[in-house]
Amino acid sequence: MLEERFNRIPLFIRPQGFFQTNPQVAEGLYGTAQQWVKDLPVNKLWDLFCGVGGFGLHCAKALQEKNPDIELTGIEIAPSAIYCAGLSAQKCGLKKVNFQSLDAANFALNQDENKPDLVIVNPPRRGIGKPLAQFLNQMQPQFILYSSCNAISMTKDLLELTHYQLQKIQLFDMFPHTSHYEVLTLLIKR
Ligand SMILES: C[S@@+](CC[C@H](N)C(=O)[O-])C[C@H]1O[C@@H](n2cnc3c(N)ncnc32)[C@H](O)[C@@H]1O
Repeated sequence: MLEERFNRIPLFIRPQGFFQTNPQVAEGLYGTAQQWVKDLPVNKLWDLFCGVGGFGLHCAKALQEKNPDIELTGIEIAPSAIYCAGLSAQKCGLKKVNFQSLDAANFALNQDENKPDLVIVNPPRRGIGKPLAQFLNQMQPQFILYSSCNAISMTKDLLELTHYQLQKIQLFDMFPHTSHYEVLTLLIKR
């Protein structure tokens, strides 16, 4: 297992776990997400498609400064990545953390209590898909942080999120010398 630090947060690489390909740009991406959410009124957050936990850990760590009881739930299909995320959470001193290896849509659609204030989604290229987008639109967390490497599937998902308005957007040149890029957006409930 390899350790790599992003903004002083240790993340772990194991076989079969997704890991951001460009550490320098990924550090900027996670750091920007952290800056965007750190002053928001958030007690509970979900990180869906969390991989080894980069987004959720960065955001929970920043929110913890104002709220020591911050609760983070991270959901990811690959058990190997979830193992790494749990290890990072321990090293970060985050206590109310629950990382689980599950299908993100199945997890979300089966929750009816404990609504989060912030939902982070960083899905594979296919996007989050209609059932999850419609569920989030109905559940209405106050904030959604959506990061994507495919602007086409992201646009389809955003069109389903009719109860949200785009507050911030930033492009990251995650895949230099290719036509691909990462986009980070912050959505706020209307
Ligand atoms: C673009 S990666 C994002 C990973 C993480 N957010 C990060 O910053 O490293 C998408 C992740 O979604 C996971 N994934 C794919 N299908 C999934 C599903 N149905 N439910 C939950 N996670 C899934 C992949 O294993 C991968 O780790």
